Amino acid sequence: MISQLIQKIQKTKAPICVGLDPMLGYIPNHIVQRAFKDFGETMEGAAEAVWQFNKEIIDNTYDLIPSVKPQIAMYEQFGIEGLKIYARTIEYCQNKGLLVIGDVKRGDIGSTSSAYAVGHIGSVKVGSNECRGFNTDFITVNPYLGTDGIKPFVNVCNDEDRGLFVLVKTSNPSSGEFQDRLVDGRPLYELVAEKVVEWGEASMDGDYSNVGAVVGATYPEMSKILRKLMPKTYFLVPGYGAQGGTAKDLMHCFNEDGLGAVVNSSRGIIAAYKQEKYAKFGPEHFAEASRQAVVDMIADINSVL
Ligand SMILES: O=c1ccn([C@@H]2O[C@H](COP(=O)(O)O)[C@@H](O)[C@H]2O)c(=O)[nH]1
Repeated sequence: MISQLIQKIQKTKAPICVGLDPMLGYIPNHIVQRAFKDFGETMEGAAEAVWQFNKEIIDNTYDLIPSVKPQIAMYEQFGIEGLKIYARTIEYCQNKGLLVIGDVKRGDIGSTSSAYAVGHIGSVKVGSNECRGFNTDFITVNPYLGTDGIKPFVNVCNDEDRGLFVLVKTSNPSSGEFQDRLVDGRPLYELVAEKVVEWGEASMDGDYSNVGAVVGATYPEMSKILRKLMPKTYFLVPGYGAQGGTAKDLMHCFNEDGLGAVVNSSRGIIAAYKQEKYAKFGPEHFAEASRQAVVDMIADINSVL
């Protein structure tokens, strides 16, 4: 699966994913009002607004990008109706030729991780049928429970040719509270990185492993160390844009071949029309503002590669 992502990155010259994190507050009023008129001020109404918003953004950006990253929390807040739109968004993106990284951050004891794995990247047996739940190409996973919590995901990846991104050094301000703690004289994120390499050894797909790592753009010095520790691990890099990460901060996430990382921006793209820089588009043309923000992001990142 990682080789497919690399091919799409090479074709588009865009090592990015668009984060589909649709909070209602980012959705222009004309879309929300139309959805409320049709479905009322209900979970269905909210979910319809999310769908219309996503669809317009995807339609206006899919030809420029290799991948998207829907954040499941933004859909879960609208209950079952939101999850239906999460599934519909995944299918729609894949039909447009995009790879989909489900940002679900799952991980539990082994038996429960197995169920999460089949639900998101595998298939579940229902009588004589093999049924797919969310059918994402990659998902994010949380390594806090250790090897038995991660192995079920790796096994499904290997069986189904899917991919993972394991949280190693996250982009948020408090990420150091646990992740930077010294264990036997070394920060915990380094030990997790070594485990990610080990977990991914039997999942090579070309030059890189299907078991990748989440490494925040907001900690460039750490990404430099992590790049060296994990030369064959693809990085999913959140934190660019709205969280303050810049192109310069991303340099160390990439290998010398210009590969090795896919950079996410969510609010910076989907809510671009709210930024002064893109205000001329206005809420009616929000998706064109997103397209311009994608063009600018690609140029910005390529300027440091
Ligand atoms: O370390 C992490 C891991 C995941 N995320 C997720 O990425 C996006 C970032 O959104 P922006 O609007 O571009 O800030 C969001 O879905 C986070 O949950 C992260 O930010 N950091």
